[in-house]
Amino acid sequence: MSIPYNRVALIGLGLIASSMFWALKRAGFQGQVTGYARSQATRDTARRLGLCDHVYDSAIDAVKDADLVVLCVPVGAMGAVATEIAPYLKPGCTLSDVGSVKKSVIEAVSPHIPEGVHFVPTHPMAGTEHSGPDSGFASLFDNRWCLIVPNGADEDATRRLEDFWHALGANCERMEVQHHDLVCAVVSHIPHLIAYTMVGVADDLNRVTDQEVIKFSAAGFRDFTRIAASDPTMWRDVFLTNKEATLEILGRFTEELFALQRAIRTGDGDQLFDYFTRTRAIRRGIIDAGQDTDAPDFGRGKAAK
Ligand SMILES: NC(=O)c1ccc[n+]([C@@H]2O[C@H](COP(=O)([O-])OP(=O)(O)OC[C@H]3O[C@@H](n4cnc5c(N)ncnc54)[C@H](O)[C@@H]3O)[C@@H](O)[C@H]2O)c1
Ligand SMILES: O=C(O)C(=O)C[C@]1(C(=O)O)C=C[C@@H](O)C=C1
Repeated sequence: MSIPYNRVALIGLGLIASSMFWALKRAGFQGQVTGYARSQATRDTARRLGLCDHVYDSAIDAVKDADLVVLCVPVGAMGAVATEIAPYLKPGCTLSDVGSVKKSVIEAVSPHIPEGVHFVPTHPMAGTEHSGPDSGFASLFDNRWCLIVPNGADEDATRRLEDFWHALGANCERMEVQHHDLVCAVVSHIPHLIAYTMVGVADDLNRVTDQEVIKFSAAGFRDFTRIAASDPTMWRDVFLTNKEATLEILGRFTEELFALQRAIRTGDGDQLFDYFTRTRAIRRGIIDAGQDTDAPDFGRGKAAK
């Protein structure tokens, strides 16, 4: 699969950018990858790891002459970074982002895009609870969806970006902005909020804290703790910027929760059984579709570098 760019700039060198870099290397990318991260410590780590062909001390230097610039910073930082680099983007280049929320990123970034630069937002539906430049691995995007939200962008630029993501191992699906934010509230944002809450509740209960959480937790609670270990900055920004959709889904979630609470109180076993049967079928459907992510080294798989 050929990659339709000569020079790719990654801004924000964390899990997603470092995985993109290793996936580009694995795909045999012959062009240049430049990078920038805000903190000196991250830039030093990136250089030590050999992340990017050149790590710059300024975002402006990193994006000059790039054919594709990908913003890989927390959602709340996208607007400020776009403002800074916009005047230095090469005419005709593609600017993209990997943010977990799309409406707020588009609103924050679009006003700064110069004429002739194609802004094509994306969102790879792949990640782990780890963050930072040393957390990435080449196979992160394999067989995962990358949602493309063209929002009226140029068709050729959009197709080139889809080819790029295919080369990184992902499957692409186009989506409308509001729909994206609602779908992600359901499949990603609220599940994270529930995991954060469940771990917080366990921590509040003295009886199950400390050794007991570790000693007696089997797979179920451990899965919650894995998710609840995700980056606080990233997830704070997700909830602050996807307010409408997350509140909508949270409302529906609490309604269902109250219905189940009532079934437990009234001893309505049929309702509980039917509900759990329905949800089990959903899990089995995911596995049958080949989208189970429980690979043995998921989240730790550096071997693929
Ligand atoms: N982690 C996931 O599971 C996942 C999955 C898909 C998309 N995303 C999205 O990808 C983006 C990056 O996430 P990540 O998991 O790679 O995060 P990360 O924390 O691993 O990396 C983020 C990087 O951005 C840098 N940064 C933060 N603020 C900055 C600023 N103002 N200017 C420049 N650099 C800045 C950080 O120093 C860090 O290097 C986020 O928008 C997130 O919503 C994350
Ligand atoms: O697998 C995980 O650990 C993730 O949290 C990845 C995950 C998700 O919720 O599926 C998290 C945020 C993203 O924007 C996309 C993917």
